[in-house]
Amino acid sequence: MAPPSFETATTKPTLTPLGKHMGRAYVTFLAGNGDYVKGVVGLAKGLRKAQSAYPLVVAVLPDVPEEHRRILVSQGCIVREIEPVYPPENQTQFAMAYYIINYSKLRIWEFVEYTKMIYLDGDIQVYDNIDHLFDLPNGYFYAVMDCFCEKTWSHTPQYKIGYCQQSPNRVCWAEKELGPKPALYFNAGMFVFEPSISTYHDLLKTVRLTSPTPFAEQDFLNMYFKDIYKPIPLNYNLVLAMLWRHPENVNLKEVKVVHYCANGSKPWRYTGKEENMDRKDIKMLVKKWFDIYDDESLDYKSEVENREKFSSYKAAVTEAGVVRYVTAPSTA
Ligand SMILES: O=c1ccn([C@@H]2O[C@H](COP(=O)(O)OP(=O)(O)O)[C@@H](O)[C@H]2O)c(=O)[nH]1
Ligand SMILES: OC[C@H]1O[C@H](O[C@@H]2[C@@H](O)[C@H](O)[C@@H](O)[C@H](O)[C@@H]2O)[C@H](O)[C@@H](O)[C@H]1O
Ligand SMILES: [Mn+2]
Repeated sequence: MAPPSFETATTKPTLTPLGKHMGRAYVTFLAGNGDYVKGVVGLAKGLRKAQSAYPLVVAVLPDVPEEHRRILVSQGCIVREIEPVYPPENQTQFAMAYYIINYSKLRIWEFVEYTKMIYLDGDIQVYDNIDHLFDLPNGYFYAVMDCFCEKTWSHTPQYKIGYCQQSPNRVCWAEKELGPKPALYFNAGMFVFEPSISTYHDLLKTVRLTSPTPFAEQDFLNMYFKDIYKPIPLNYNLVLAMLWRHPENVNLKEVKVVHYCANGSKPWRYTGKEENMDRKDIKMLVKKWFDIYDDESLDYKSEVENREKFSSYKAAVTEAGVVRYVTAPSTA
């Protein structure tokens, strides 16, 4: 009998054996009763379209309403309530006033039923499978380098002289006048990490002793993990400003993950009015986001529903140990 043809079906979920997460999961963070829940639904559907083998955990603050939690569960998400984390009292002017809630992201280090997690902001979309990042060597903190050129960075010396780590030779860092070059700095909208109770307690202890700074928990995480931080290619977290700040570093055809963090770029709020939002590539990326968000075939179907629907498919375990549905060869 001819071997089964491994035509993986387009919208069928890939199941890890027995549906277990094998200690791995994606995790995002949701706060408030506003429209970021749309971002998380889009992310859940995007991961499904990319045929990720691992679940999406959503760490929700207590102020996320029951209706939003129900929507997330209906999209196959694992919803986990977390308590807020607040930085010490301070006079700091955050780059965005709401950044104060982002310290609560630190609770995800407590999710030790998982050995490895990939954190993704709710305003991120995954367009290609990135499950291979879970196989990166343990003991490091992996994330994509940020860009210092947006005015959200106007408080920093690098912005003032026009220095950016993304193009370090465009304007050089004058060590003599300015002291040592800033350490490589990552965008905290996406990172690969290992939950750990000891790290979790040390993070919370350290945050209580650290004066807040404009980029809130992103600055804090950069300081805390600076000795084990390993940059990964920008294709894993395209900060949109890179399109107009460092176009020479971007090849959209190779970008796997898009981070809609530029002002005015959140797809579910997009008006096209803010600076750079009328660009062709931005309009294409917003449409790309909606193509997934609006695609009902990507809605979560319970495993029972799927098995019934695809009962004609033989399930086969690939060498990677991931179950894929295959079309049974015709017996004719
Ligand atoms: O009202 C809010 C604001 C932020 N977030 C979460 O916090 C993350 C970080 O905020 P944001 O992405 O807006 O920051 P940016 O990357 O745009 O600077 C978001 O992606 C969401 O996951 C949320 O759930 N509700
Ligand atoms: O709370 C601090 C935030 O910091 C980061 O925001 C971005 C955003 O502010 C852009 O507008 C900047 O240009 C970019 O550099 C900056 O990193 C993370 O994406 C977000 O998840 C969160 O951690
Ligand atoms: Mn973001």
